Amino acid sequence: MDQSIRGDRALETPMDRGSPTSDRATTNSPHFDSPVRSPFKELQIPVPGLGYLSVNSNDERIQDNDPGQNLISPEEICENYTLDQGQNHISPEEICENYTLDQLFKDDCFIPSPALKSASKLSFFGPDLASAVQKIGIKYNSLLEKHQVKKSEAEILLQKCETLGIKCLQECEPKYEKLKGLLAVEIAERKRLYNELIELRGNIRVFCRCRPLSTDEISKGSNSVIEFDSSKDTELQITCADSSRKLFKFDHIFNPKDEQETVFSETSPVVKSVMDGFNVCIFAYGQTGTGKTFTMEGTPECRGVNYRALEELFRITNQRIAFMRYEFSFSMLEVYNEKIRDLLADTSDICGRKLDIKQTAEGTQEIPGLAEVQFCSIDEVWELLKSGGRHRSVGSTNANELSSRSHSLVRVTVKGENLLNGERRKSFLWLVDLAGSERVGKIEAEGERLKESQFINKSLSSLGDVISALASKNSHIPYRNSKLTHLLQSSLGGDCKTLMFAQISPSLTDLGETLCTLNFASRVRGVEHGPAKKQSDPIDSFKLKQMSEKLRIEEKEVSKLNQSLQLMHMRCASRENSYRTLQEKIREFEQTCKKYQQKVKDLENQLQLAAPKETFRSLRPPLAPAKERPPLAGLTNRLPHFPPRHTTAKTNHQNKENFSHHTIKDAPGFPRKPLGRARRISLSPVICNISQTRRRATLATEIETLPQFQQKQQHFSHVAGKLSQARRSMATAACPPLQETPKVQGELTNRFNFSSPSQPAMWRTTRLSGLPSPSQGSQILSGGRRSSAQSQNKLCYSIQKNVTVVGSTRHLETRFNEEALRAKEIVGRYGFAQRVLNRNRRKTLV
Ligand SMILES: Nc1ncnc2c1ncn2[C@@H]1O[C@H](COP(=O)(O)OP(=O)(O)OP(=O)(O)O)[C@@H](O)[C@H]1O
Repeated sequence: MDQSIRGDRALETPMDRGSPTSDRATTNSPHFDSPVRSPFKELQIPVPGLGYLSVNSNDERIQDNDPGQNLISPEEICENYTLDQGQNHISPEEICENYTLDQLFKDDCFIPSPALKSASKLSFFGPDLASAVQKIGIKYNSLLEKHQVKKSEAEILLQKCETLGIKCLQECEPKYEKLKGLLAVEIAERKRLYNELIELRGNIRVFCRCRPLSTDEISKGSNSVIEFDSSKDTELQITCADSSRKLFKFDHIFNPKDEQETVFSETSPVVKSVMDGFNVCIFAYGQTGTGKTFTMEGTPECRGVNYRALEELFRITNQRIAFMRYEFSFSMLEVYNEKIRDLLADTSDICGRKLDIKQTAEGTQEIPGLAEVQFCSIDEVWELLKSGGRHRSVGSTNANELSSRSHSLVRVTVKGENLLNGERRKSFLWLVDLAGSERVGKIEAEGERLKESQFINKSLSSLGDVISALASKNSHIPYRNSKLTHLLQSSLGGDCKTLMFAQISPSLTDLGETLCTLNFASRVRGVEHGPAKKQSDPIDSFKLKQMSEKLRIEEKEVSKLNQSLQLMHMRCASRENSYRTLQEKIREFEQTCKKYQQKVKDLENQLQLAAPKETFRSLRPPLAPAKERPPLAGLTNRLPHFPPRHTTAKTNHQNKENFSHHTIKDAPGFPRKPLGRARRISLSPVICNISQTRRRATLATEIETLPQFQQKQQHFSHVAGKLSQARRSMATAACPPLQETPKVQGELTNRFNFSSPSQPAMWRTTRLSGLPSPSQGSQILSGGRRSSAQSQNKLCYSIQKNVTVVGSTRHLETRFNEEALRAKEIVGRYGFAQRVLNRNRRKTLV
């Protein structure tokens, strides 16, 4: 569009004017102060290639200001214009609805609508278009005003936000700083604890992995000499040639079925340490063809420790992204015939360039000239691993077709920066696939292979020496005896973490090598380093010895205490058990007693009903006048007392505590006032009647005829028999045989502490001997001997006691509650003692 022919601001491009929200839009955009006149004077509608539409302010009609040039092309107006086809005029309403001024001023806004296209010969000089443009102006003005209002509102809001933001920042900054500090402390603490955990597990960990029998071995009928116990993943047994068995223990044992993933899940905690700033070395050791390369490198389908470890580094990086920044670099080298080769160098350089180990100022080992590649993703590193692996020296032996003839070492340098406190760390992760230990004779090596084997064995033997020296805490560790140990110097001692995979073959033919590997691995497992290094000072070691002695003694004590505690627990449990059983029994016993009480009552009632009242009444002597009789205060809770033979009926009644009001009210001359309920289960009427009968026996023979008497006698014998039977059952129920614990039984028996007779044995005898047999009953009725009276007395007494027993179960419960509490208290005391001992021990250790 030709800008030069635009006469005023209405014709500026949107770029010139800016968007309606910009400042320029406010100043340069046409602003219609009056929606009718002034703006339209100046308004010109650009029609590219044709000219302009201008608005005449007087007649408000759109005119062709240059009709000779055919300025107007309806196609250029707007896509949204519609035309009143009948009059060939644009409807102003349509313009207002669909057309914005913004569109109007856009260069590319005049997209011809089909309607406009078809109306190419239209005249636009009608009043409709003028009013349409006018309305657009109005709409624009209102929009502009709204925009300005909104803009000023937005500005106010922005200001508010700014002030709020500043306020927030001021308020939150100290909090943020504080939280940052706390987080840093937490991170340090986590790191310390994690390291402690690794150290507790051992800074050198040894895993053993057994490969499956190869197809070749299976076809030769070879059997596995290694036994794995699925319940114990730290032990394996080997059946030797002489059928003897050897047991080996390691930190973890992987059987042939274990997958790469399982192997790495045990390895990952050690890998994690490198992210905390510790040097880590993971190496695979073992006979040729036992799966060292398989474990470390793996295959594309079953990736090994190398790939997974690097993946883990990225995983941890993402986890700690908020407060840590990590950088990784990767180097890959091999030690071949005691020469260091850079596996990432160009093929021509690999053999030609001589690399050597230099010690840095910080005491670490460096290899000047070794390629170090930075990587940011796992894919990059996988490519590096593959390319390095391709350059590795492999050769065919009769033990392994693709035997590694060198020690391959991957070094990952981890540089970490703590974003919270700016702390920086640098640590190394070494992933080492050692060449196979082998018997030169066995693999029938010769020439180059023999030379390789000799170098391999020499460096492996140096590794063994270093480990032995570390194990025996020698002051001198022969790291420099081989390139391998020299390179790994900073990762085979100090506070670094070392993980060894002892790779073994299950085949009988490899038994000798397997035993060698396992013995070597056991030696490595015995190495203590890390915190133990500090203890090399003789004074310290003396102190340590003393402490360990103390610890040993305390441990013994603790184990003793533990034992007694366990014993106490057991006792407590058994007591609680017996207590529960006894409670059960007491409950049962209570119920049975209630039942028998009821029965006794029933029997008493029966006895009363069946008693020959008439006879008794007639035989009973008349009562003395009321004044002469003693007051009823004589009623007590005491056991019934039988008067001597010469006592009169009057005094006899006075002394009875449980006599029935039946008897009294029936007695002639006795006041007919009821005496209230007896306070114990009343057998006294029975006793009273029986004793009276006994005392009046001689009279009875005089008054009654013999057949009548015999009939009554039989009836009484029957009732007395029932009573005695009830008593016996009650006695059995009341005192069931307590066989659970003899002690408890004794205690229980002793608890039945009655006023008389005091001894349980005596009481028991009394109960048994006191049972009136039917014959005794007849004796009683026939006014027999004195012993019969005593028996009745005992009978009454015994029932009362049994009834009293029911009331005394509370004592039993309380007693057992006390016992249980006492047992618990003792257990508590032992626990406390143990805690104190443990605390003292910890203090001593500190
Ligand atoms: N756990 C395993 N599961 C399946 N196959 C295994 C396992 N371990 C080893 N193998 C197989 O055994 C063969 C020898 O393994 P590898 O080459 O890893 O042994 P190596 O110890 O590295 O031998 P060298 O010391 O000669 O390099 C390979 O074919 C490998 O796939």
